[in-house]
Amino acid sequence: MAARTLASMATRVTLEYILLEANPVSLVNAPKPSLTTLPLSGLWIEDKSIFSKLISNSQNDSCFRVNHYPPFIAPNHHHDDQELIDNHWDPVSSVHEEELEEEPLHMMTSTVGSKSSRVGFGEHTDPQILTILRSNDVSGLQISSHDGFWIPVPPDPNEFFCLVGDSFALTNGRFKSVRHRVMAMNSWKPRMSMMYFAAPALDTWITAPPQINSNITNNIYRPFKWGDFKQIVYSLRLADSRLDYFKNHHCPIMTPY
Ligand SMILES: O=C(O)CCC(=O)C(=O)O
Ligand SMILES: [Fe+2]
Repeated sequence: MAARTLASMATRVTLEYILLEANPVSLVNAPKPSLTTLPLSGLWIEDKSIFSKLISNSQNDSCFRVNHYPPFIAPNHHHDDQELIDNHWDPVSSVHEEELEEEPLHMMTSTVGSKSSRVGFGEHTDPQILTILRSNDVSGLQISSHDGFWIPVPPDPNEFFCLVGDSFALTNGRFKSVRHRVMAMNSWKPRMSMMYFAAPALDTWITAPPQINSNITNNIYRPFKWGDFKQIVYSLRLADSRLDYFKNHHCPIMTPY
């Protein structure tokens, strides 16, 4: 079984990067997501457990969610086509944003034939530090590349996907949260997904540790408390870039991993 990190450039990581410890995801017999095991070597931090400690804190604000997307059949789609879709999934094909009609974002009821029926979950970044996602074999998840393309993530019920969240900003922008969405693709089966959102305690300060950045003026973001950030997230639209509110404008943006 493998896990993938969907960072800004969809790096693939294997389970060697993920520690096997008990955690909420063990509900599905999954390994514990550990921030110590993501490719953090480039951060020049000796004690990489500083990240894991944030989410293993007993007051952590992590949560677990199950999503259900009803089956979606486009008009003019024939049953015979399904075999083609199931067996000829093209993981490298990508969709340019403009090719799809954008709709106000959020969960939408599937109404066959309407444009909005294609959006299962509107584009967004997850606000937490890290998301571990597992789905059934029904496609739909897409991640956004830097140049505005939507890259389909082939579904695989035997894999876990690790999505970098906004609060990984505590690496001073080295890990950048990934924009993603779920589109309803032709399928007679519902898509089911489950996510473990790893978040620290509400009063935890999200800021780059001195080991990453000895000079506080080089911080891309002003320090913020996770609880305050969460409130802002819920006051904005799903697709909004909340981290922009915390940017130190004088600071040059570093190249993310
Ligand atoms: O259902 C999925 O595959 C992804 C859902 C998602 O992005 C979320 O719940 O934040
Ligand atoms: Fe998400």
